[in-house]
Amino acid sequence: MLLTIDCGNTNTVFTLWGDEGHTLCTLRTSTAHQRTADAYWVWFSTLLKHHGIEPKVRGVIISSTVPRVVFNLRVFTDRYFDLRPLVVGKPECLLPIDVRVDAGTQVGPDRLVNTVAGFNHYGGDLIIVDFGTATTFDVADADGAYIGGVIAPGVNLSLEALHMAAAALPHVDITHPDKVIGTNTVACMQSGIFWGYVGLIKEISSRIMEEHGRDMKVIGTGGLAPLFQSHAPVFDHFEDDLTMAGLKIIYEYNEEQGNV
Ligand SMILES: Nc1ncnc2c1ncn2[C@@H]1O[C@H](COP(=O)(O)OP(=O)(O)OP(=O)(O)O)[C@@H](O)[C@H]1O
Ligand SMILES: CC(C)(CO)[C@@H](O)C(=O)NCCC(=O)O
Ligand SMILES: [K+]
Repeated sequence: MLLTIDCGNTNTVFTLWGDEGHTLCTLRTSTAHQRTADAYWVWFSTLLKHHGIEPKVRGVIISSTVPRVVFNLRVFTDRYFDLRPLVVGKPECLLPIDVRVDAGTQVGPDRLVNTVAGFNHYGGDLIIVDFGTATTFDVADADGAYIGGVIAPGVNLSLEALHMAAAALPHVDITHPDKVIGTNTVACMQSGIFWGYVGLIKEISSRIMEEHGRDMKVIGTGGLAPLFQSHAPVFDHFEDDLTMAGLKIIYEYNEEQGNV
């Protein structure tokens, strides 16, 4: 079994893969750097018991956008599986793609992992849009290299910011509004966010293609991608969880290279 761990700024997701390469289960918790190795184990082992799975983990790979959580996840991996995890972004974790950005730039590991999976599934000249805490665009060149992208505020973050900054604006959830002209506060906010993001995705994607000078495929991933795709066709393809797929590909690449 392989355990792939994706720590975002909001959520931490564990996916356990069987030896035939299929997903055995996916567990989600909030990201908290205070969570100890033992607390991870209590949560993980309890839920696996619930799913009737006996964990026989032979490899662990981590992508974390929150550097502080990596320490406890390393201890968790060492203490409960007697393994050293691969951590994306660290020099000891090999990547099957080039990274061509300004010297000294720390690219978010989730963006590198998305690029690896996108290139594996669709080939080069790609734009990957991921709706997490931030809305990111990752650009893959013809050879699959990560060559940069765009970082915009996340959908839920934007809604939260409106609520926090304006006394009369309530907390609302994102949804697809039937009309653009809202006739109440909630509908006005939902319209602003939903159609605002549709515009953002279309405009940024077309400008990236213009700058890149080639036609590119646009791939959507992350929790909110289906909501957009089902009401406004902004992507060529939708991928349920590109980050997890990419972590597995990177682990297998390191195995092939004799690195684990
Ligand atoms: N219709 C919806 N309305 C509101 N939120 C939704 C909806 N569908 C999915 N989500 C949210 O999408 C999120 C899953 O997205 P994803 O895992 O890509 O990012 P995240 O966990 O929010 O961010 P990060 O990866 O940066 O921690 C969940 O938190 C879920 O609440
Ligand atoms: C942009 C986020 C927050 C998206 O999860 C993450 O990838 C990150 O912290 N990135 C670091 C900066 C960069 O990617 O250029
Ligand atoms: K994510």
